[in-house]
Amino acid sequence: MMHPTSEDSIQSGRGVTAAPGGAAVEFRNVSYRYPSGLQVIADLNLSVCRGESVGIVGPSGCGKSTLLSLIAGLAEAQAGDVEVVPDQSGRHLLSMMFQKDTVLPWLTVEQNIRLHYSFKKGRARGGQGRAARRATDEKIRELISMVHLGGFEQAYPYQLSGGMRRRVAVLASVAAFPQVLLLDEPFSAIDEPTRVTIHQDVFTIVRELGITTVLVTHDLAEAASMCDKVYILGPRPTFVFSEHEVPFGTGRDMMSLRETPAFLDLYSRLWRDLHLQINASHTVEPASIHPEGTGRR
Ligand SMILES: Nc1ncnc2c1ncn2[C@@H]1O[C@H](COP(=O)(O)OP(=O)(O)OP(=O)(O)O)[C@@H](O)[C@H]1O
Repeated sequence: MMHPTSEDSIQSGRGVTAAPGGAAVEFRNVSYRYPSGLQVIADLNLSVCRGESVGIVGPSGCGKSTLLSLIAGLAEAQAGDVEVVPDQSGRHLLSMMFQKDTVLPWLTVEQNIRLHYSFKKGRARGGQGRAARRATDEKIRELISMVHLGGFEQAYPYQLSGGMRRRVAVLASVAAFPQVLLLDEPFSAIDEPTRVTIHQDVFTIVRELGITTVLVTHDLAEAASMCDKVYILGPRPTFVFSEHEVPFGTGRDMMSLRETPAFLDLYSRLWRDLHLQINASHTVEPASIHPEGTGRR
């Protein structure tokens, strides 16, 4: 089934409801061991519905980034299947945003976005007619205004605050209109008030563009506010310990959400499970004790 959204939704302003059906990412009984022998993932099952935003939380070193590498195809599971299921839109399949600054310092805000916009699959490159170029310019302007960077199009990254640079990095990762966006602790270096405003912008953008999102984070409030579902992982070799539905819908306001009893209740349930898994991780022997890397408990 064709996903009901596309880049055109930027112009129409049409919102998108989460999870219109079908898995976009699926882990089936996945186990992964690094070449060093360290077993990081054991028999993990996890599914991300199309259009859904899913948070992945777990003790430090349990294998969250490894899980993203498996989705991105940067690593291959020794057992089980990791599947990224393309939709029929022909859109760019995957994009990834890391904690580190990935904005190119020698390009302006507008040029950074234009560069990634040009990666869009199936688009004519170069030799655009005037009308097509105008349409591209308009799309880029719209993207920039969606993260409240209007007026900074010609600024270079060094002229922006940390929060503004993160906004440019967000745009760079969505400008190719990927079907799936992987976020690896993307906002951890940002102060909390700025972080919450960026959460709002990212949430709006991924909904508008119909992007399935997998967010790895240590910030439970971030997971609870930005996601539709949160998975708590256990210590290495990691597995899904618990799964939490996030009941806040698509019109959520990140700033006021945090004051609500429902949010505080979800936060404390997430914390309880994470706390349990952090305690469990302390009983697992550190990897360094296993130079041959069995990593088994
Ligand atoms: N290329 C590699 N070779 C061998 N071991 C690795 C490699 N990359 C990561 N590891 C180990 O695999 C384990 C999981 O790493 P990963 O980065 O996936 O965990 P994480 O949950 O994302 O950690 P954190 O929360 O601290 O960012 C860690 O013990 C790490 O040291």
